[in-house]
Amino acid sequence: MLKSLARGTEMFLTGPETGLMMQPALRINGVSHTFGTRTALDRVSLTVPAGSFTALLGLNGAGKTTLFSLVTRLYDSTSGQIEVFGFDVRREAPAALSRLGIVFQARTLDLDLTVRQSLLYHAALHGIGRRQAGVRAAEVLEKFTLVDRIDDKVRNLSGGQMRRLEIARALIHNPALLLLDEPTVGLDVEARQDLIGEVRRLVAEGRGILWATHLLDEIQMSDRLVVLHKGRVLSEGSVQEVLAQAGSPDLQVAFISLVNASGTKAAGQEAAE
Ligand SMILES: Nc1ncnc2c1ncn2[C@@H]1O[C@H](COP(=O)(O)OP(=O)(O)OP(=O)(O)O)[C@@H](O)[C@H]1O
Repeated sequence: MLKSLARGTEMFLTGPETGLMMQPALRINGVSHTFGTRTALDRVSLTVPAGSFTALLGLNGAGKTTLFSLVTRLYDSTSGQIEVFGFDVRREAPAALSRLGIVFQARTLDLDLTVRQSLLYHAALHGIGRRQAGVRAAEVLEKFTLVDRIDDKVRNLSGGQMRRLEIARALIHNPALLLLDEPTVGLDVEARQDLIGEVRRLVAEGRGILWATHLLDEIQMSDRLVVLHKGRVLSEGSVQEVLAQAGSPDLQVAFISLVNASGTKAAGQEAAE
């Protein structure tokens, strides 16, 4: 499952570093964030175990993107603690950030580059030498069935192919944790199914996945689930545990029940009042 192939003096990794797997891929403890008077996250704690598919389920405005921005240090977290494989994102930023890949909700591709150029450029940003970058690019394109598009301009890809390229690019430095913020937005049913299947296969390689979504049908019974609502974690655990906490075997009913039970002022409401 976790393989490393030694070729001459170079090491090419096809799965994440094995030594990391004792630590959770992501541990968030007591993190809050405000925009002016608006509280976007209120003492959020959650864990993404190494090698797990963890769904972060929340409606619009739940705080999913804000959380991703804090993990990737786009925003600075001033309260609580965020660790990637035990490395604190503030105090040990290079060690933490080099072990995570991110796909943001909004597309961030340069349409004038070719697929190959996109990948090699990002590999260079991560300090990966040209030869190893070529090997990694071939690997990630294979995983996301884009090999035959390698010399096409990004602007000529379909929406689903662009998304797959973004994920391939996020894996170019072989991170053991991948964060995806509502990656299926704008994709048709078939492209959605293909994408989620390809990402689930990354779990089998030992990667931890945090998949933010508001779509219940993207969650499987074998997943870990975190329910985020108006900046607060309402439930966390296996899907079975979340259903048991909510008292319903149906995920939609359980979700609504958790939201209703969260009752009074959730984060973000204060400013609206
Ligand atoms: N830059 C900002 N300035 C002010 N408020 C913001 C900013 N970014 C987010 N917010 C607010 O913070 C809260 C959480 O927003 P966030 O975008 O993190 O939620 P989300 O779960 O990602 O929602 P969506 O699914 O719609 O993307 C919302 O109330 C939002 O209006």
